Amino acid sequence: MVANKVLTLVLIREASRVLLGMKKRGFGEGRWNGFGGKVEKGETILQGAIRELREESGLQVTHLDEVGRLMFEFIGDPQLLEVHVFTGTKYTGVPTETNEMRPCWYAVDKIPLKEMWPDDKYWFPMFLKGSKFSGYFKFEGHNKILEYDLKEVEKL
Ligand SMILES: CCc1c(NC2CC2)nc(N)nc1N1CCCCC1
Repeated sequence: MVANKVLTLVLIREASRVLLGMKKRGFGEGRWNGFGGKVEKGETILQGAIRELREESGLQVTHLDEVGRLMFEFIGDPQLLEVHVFTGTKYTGVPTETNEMRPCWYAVDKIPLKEMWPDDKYWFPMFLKGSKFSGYFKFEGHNKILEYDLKEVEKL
């Protein structure tokens, strides 16, 4: 029995635009995404989210709201990925390119879904509406969704 791998994903939002980063290497390279990654020993999931945001974008936040929980299964891999999605609107700093990510603001009606992870096209609209969501995606490789279920929830 392999424990879930806990990951974070942070989407910083202003009135009509969302900050995304182009992943320059590693897992998800070549795709736009929020900022995030692994949660380290000794930190909470929220602390991990705040840390990854700072490391990958240069932005500092004191508060994030958890808005989504996504589980991912990859055929042939016993390790499930458990992604905690956060959003925030109050930050300090300016979006800065790092060796991991190239940040860019996208208008909410111009989110580059075709250049993002395939699951995003299902839950991003819920995020933009301000809903909370909970979902499960079964992938074959990194591009093919075999099954999924996704629902808006009152409480995570
Ligand atoms: C769990 C991977 C993943 C994903 N989809 C699954 C791979 C099929 N979608 C989106 N948006 N972000 C993802 N990560 C957010 C946390 C850091 C690693 C990438």
